[in-house]
Amino acid sequence: MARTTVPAPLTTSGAALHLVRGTLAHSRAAVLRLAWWTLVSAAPALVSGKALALAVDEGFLAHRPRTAALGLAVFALCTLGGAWASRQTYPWLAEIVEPLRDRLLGDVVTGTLRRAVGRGARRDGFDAVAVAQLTRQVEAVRDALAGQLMLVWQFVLTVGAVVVGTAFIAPAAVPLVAVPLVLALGVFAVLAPATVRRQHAAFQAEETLARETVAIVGALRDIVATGTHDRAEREVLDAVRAQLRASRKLATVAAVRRVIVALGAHSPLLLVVLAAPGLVDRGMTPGDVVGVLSYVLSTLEPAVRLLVQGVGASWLRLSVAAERLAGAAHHPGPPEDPDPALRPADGSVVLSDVTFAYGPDAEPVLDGLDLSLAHGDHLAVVGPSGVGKSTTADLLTGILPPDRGRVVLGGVPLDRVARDDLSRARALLPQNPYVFAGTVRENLCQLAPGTPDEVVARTVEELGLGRVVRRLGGLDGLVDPAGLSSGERQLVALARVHLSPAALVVLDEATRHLDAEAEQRVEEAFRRRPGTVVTLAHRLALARRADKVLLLDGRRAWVGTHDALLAQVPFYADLVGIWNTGTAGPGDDGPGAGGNRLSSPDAASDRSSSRPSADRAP
Ligand SMILES: Nc1ncnc2c1ncn2[C@@H]1O[C@H](COP(=O)(O)OP(=O)(O)OP(=O)(O)O)[C@@H](O)[C@H]1O
Repeated sequence: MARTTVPAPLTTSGAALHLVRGTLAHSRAAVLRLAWWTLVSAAPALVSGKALALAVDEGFLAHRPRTAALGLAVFALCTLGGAWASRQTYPWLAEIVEPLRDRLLGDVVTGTLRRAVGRGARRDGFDAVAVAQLTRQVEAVRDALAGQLMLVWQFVLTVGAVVVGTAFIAPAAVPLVAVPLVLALGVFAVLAPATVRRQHAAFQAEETLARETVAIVGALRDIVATGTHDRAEREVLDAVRAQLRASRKLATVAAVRRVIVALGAHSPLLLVVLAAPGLVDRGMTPGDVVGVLSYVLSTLEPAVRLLVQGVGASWLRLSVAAERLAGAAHHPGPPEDPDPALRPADGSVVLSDVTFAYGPDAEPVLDGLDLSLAHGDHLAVVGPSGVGKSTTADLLTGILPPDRGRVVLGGVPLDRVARDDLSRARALLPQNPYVFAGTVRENLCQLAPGTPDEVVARTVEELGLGRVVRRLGGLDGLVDPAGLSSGERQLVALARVHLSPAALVVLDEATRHLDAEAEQRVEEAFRRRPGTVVTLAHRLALARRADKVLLLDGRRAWVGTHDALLAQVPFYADLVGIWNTGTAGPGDDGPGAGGNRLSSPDAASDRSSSRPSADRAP
């Protein structure tokens, strides 16, 4: 059953700590400015309690409404001043987190590109979806980090302001505020690792459940077919129960948080109220009591609540996103390849047990094909139309990877040859080649730039292309692809491949539009050129002149010389009989029409029905 694997669990907040430390170290100046403006934003809180105390004592209780109004106005100004100073912190916060975001994005894209390259770009492309998801993680890191910085700084400074303010107006009340606060912070610190662990566990259980569900839905057909629904159901239910357990544990964390807020912020309020008569007896004014209560209510309580509830949640987001980014961004690139890419030594070819089908449920086009060609061999591939000749050409040149078996070129399996080396080592020329608008030289030397003109000229004459090149105005003449006949375009492409360094040349009916004489000239030119040539033959003459013939009938394959196949394989003899009587195959519209085409559909009726295999005729 096809199942996705569950990745390793998230275990630590190390990545987040590393990120926070690195970011602060990177932006020291901005961190100092942020600290300064946070301090300024906390300063009005320091004065606000005293202003309220004055408004009560010197204003309301002394029946002086103006003084009361003045005290209240100072209180309001303090609040406004605090808001303005808070506003000044944001640009510096951005100075810290925005460069971090840019850095992370750069790392993530580089890491993802490296991974794509590491997969050799053989089948998978650049993972754009992964980059989009990681980009969202980067945004999450930026937001969570900004939240953490603000929360922690503001907490430290506003709580500092509350303690100093209380000490300023009512020193006797300081222990009533500070002791429970310190206790609450102690409990918070002690429980923090367990809290973060439980949050991670709940998050992870949720992800596991989602992954299990997706995997089972994806494999539903398989599960029904194999009758394993009981097991699949058990797996999903286990994941549901695990998530339930994790959520319950997380709920206790939420309850503990409430207790910490009650201890750190609500108990000082209660203590001050209860101790108020005694404090007044010891010389504190009612205004001072109101001032201390205002510190606790309007400044301390929100700060403690935000710290205890906010830090936990945003630290979780930060640590999860940071861990994922650490994995993506610092991808070391392609793993050290134990068996690095190799260059084919020559044009020898070995196919071992090569099997290929166009899709998992399709009949294989080739099944267990074995073939061996020495460097310099000329092979003709023949068989009825649709039997798999072009597919063989694609497998030989590494355009298609085999489903089973392997193709070795010049001693190196094709999947071990680097893409650039492969383009140099082999050339596949199709029936309708690409000729582009450019000079004749550019067209001819496309696969071998810088080839000396005399070499080009020799090839041009050898292939019988001289007349065409002269008509176009020599090597510097311009090619208009539409102004060339199909045969002329084929000759240009054949000359291009002839000039290339490819040790293996595969011609997929690449001379179909040439007459028999021109075709023979081309063939002779390729015989003089060092290297292996595989021709998908459409004429009897091509098969007769080849060193070896690979005969495909859709079920079996035979390899041998033309004469040996003729003598020993009735199917080949039938095929040759059809050519000799001049029966033409489909698409037989070239200049050589009537020249004994090999791809006759009639021959298919003579297919052998024995098990697919590669038979060898002597
Ligand atoms: N891209 C493809 N997807 C699915 N099936 C394909 C694909 N290309 C080829 N086939 C099928 O694979 C089989 C072999 O095709 P292939 O082109 O290799 O035969 P061929 O012998 O070269 O034919 P022809 O002589 O007509 O060019 C045929 O049945 C064809 O329909």
